[in-house]
Amino acid sequence: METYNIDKIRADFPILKREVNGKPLVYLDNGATTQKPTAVINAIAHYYTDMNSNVHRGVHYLSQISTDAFEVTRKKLQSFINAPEDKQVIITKGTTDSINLVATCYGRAFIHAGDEIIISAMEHHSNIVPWQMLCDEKGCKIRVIPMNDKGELDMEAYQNLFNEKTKLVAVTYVSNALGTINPVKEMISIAHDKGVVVLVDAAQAVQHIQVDVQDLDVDFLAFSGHKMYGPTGVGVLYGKEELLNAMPPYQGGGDMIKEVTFEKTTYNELPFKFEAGTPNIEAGICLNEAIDYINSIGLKNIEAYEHELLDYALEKLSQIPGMKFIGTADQKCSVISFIIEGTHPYDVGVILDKLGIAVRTGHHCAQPVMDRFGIPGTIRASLALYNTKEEIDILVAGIQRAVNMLV
Ligand SMILES: Cc1ncc(COP(=O)(O)O)c(CN[C@@H](CS)C(=O)O)c1O
Repeated sequence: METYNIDKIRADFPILKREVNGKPLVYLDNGATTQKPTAVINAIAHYYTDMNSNVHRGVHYLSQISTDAFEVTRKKLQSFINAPEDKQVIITKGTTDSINLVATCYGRAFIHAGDEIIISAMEHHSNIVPWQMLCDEKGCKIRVIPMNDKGELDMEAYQNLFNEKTKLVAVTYVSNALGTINPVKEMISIAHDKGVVVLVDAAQAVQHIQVDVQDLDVDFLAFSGHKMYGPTGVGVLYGKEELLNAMPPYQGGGDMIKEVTFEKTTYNELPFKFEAGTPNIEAGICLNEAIDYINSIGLKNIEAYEHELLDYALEKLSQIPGMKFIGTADQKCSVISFIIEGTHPYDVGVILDKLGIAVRTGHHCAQPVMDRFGIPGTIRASLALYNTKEEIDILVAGIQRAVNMLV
């Protein structure tokens, strides 16, 4: 790993200087959203002070520079995930929006009564509920890939779930509740051998590991800008061109049309067919700065640094009496979920907050995961490129204080 200048990196994130409850902020809720570097913050101000205009429509200068900047992000996203063409990068509101787009547009057109959709036992609600809504509408059925006690998918069970009615697999790349990295490339290959398309939820992946959609040969891939150091309200749906072209849009309005008459409307080409109305322009433009920031450090360097930090955290946390990790997969990144015997996650989280330490407690929008492990929820610390071993030490000391107060 090239020299990882953590002090310079932390200086790039103004919020990390602040205090919470009179203590230095220790932000360990990056699975929920990441903090933003100065470059992203300044870009938002710059957009509104020097560029603001609507995109894809105006003939005037400001509209042109805003449109150009928005499309620069699309091209940057194309190379970030190694998509063949930028028209396969649909700009959405985020992962949830992207998955709902596929469930609605691909689902309505190509999944029918009696068909089956395979999802995994570790999915986020946004990769469960849209498929349930589709099945309620179309009479299709969801099959679930079980996982073992370590939080790893049962690949033999996965293979056995396929039958002639299977039409789609939807699986998370990295579990937001467990940190498990799933073997999605292998899962895609198995599905393709049976003629089944695959959507990968990459919300917890793109900021931690290199995601290459051509290497994966994935059919759809979804992620959010705010989890990769960019603004909220912007995300991506990547799709194979032939699939996106075959799917009808589900939102009608401006930009997604070629010609509108009261008799008939023809739709625009990709990507605009799926981008009705005014997008979150500033978020779309400023996501470019977030990608540049990640690339300036290098995903490989980020992956190596975060992995070293994760190993350090697991080793230190394991020394706390009563510690029980939830999610102990051999392949993990960023997320540490745990419970402490004799305490409730919420109580520990509240005490940590009083100490300036931000973690998440509860089911993390993954209630079936908690059911599978027979617990109401966990304490989740989720790491990012700016966290440090000193912060882990503060977390460990904070947990020990909480345990002394609660047990
Ligand atoms: C795996 C996974 N898939 C989809 C989503 C939804 O992302 P949106 O940007 O909200 O659309 C998330 C967001 N998980 C946050 C909020 S619940 C967490 O604290 O874990 C996710 O982790």
